[in-house]
Amino acid sequence: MKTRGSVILSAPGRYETVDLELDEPRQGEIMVKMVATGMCHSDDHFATGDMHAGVFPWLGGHEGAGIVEKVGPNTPGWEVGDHIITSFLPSCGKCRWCSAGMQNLCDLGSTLLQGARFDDPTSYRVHLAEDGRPVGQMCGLGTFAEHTLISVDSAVKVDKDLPLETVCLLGCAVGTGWGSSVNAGNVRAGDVVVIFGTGGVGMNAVQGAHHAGADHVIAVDPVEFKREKALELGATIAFAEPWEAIEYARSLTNGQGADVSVVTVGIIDGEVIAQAFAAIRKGGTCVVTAVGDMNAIGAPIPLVELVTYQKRIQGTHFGHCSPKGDIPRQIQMFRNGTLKLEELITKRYTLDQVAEAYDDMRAGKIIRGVVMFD
Ligand SMILES: NC(=O)C1=CN([C@@H]2O[C@H](COP(=O)(O)OP(=O)(O)OC[C@H]3O[C@@H](n4cnc5c(N)ncnc54)[C@H](O)[C@@H]3O)[C@@H](O)[C@H]2O)C=CC1
Ligand SMILES: N[C@@H](CCC(=O)N[C@@H](CSC=O)C(=O)NCC(=O)O)C(=O)O
Repeated sequence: MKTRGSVILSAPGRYETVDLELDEPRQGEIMVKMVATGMCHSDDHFATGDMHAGVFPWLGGHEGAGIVEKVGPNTPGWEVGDHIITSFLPSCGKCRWCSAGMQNLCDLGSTLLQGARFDDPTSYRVHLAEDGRPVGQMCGLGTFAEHTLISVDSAVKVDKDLPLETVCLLGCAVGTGWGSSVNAGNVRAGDVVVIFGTGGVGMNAVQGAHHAGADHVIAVDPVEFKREKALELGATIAFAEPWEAIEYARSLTNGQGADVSVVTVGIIDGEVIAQAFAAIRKGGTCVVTAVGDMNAIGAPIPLVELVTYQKRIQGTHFGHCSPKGDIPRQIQMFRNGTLKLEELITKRYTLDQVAEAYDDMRAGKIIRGVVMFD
């Protein structure tokens, strides 16, 4: 079927709306009419070229919510009309990692940057209407489109009364940030925590640290309105400069440093990781969530602190969350009013405004932007 989506044709490049042709769903696939999709910095990394798409054109977007319009043959458990949230990491439910409760490490997630089917890296389900060229789908999803074709392993079914234009954020930003504090950082009651970067992901790291009972949640972001929002969502103090946060954490801990630091800045470099590592005490944990050019970033870490101080660096994908278990849990927290979602959305956009929305993100004007479909 024909649809429209926002793609990058080469990198560095800008998102633009084009006409697309979607295959019919096969076994284990659903066609989804998108209702809304959040705009994550990761999709911008593909446009700037920091992260490398396996194929161009590249259909962006992975933090979506929508309604199932078609179900592939022999695909039990799925019906037309089901409401879903897309998960940027699939979970097959069968591999070693899924079986051990670590769905974020599911083996299907190892080929997502190809933009093809998980089971066949040469098979594409989306094509350019103009000339039939294969189009890569970000994380096997491509939610910057009016319709997209995805695996059921990348979808989480949700209740029909939920506002899809808000809960779409559960597809990435929320679990990634919240889980960075709660799961990867193992924040505990009474802790001192420093969050570097309070954008869409970092704001959820603030919420997570607050929910876990940290006494001090120290937010760092150069943008003033984001610091103010962080204070509303659980931060106890906010600074523009990393060194101010580091000094403050030490002042609270007899010179030792924070228990946990979390790095969620949008444009990552080794210096930020080194600052976050310097911020923690002996035996503390520095969680690195931000991504970028994974081959280019090296962090100057003093070996003595790593070894003799037993300080840890912990990377995390989706905040160590298991999509099919943690998204329903986070929905419950949203319903209870514990987890704030609408408060994270600064502005809503149309499909044709994706590039403009990323200009706004880079200019520091938005915490999360959401694209709305008709
Ligand atoms: N590991 C994972 O599973 C995932 C990683 N990511 C990555 O996480 C990062 C953050 O994503 P978003 O929140 O969507 O981006 P964002 O652009 O909304 O937020 C980044 C924030 O960092 C702030 N910032 C920039 N430089 C800073 C500095 N030196 N110190 C403190 N703050 C600084 C910005 O003002 C902004 O508020 C991106 O690199 C993204 O690709 C996103 C989702 C999943
Ligand atoms: N590791 C997978 C790709 C999964 C992926 O695309 N993860 C992104 C963030 S997507 C959501 O924000 C990421 O961490 N990319 C860095 C990377 O180099 O993987 C794969 O290899 O296909």
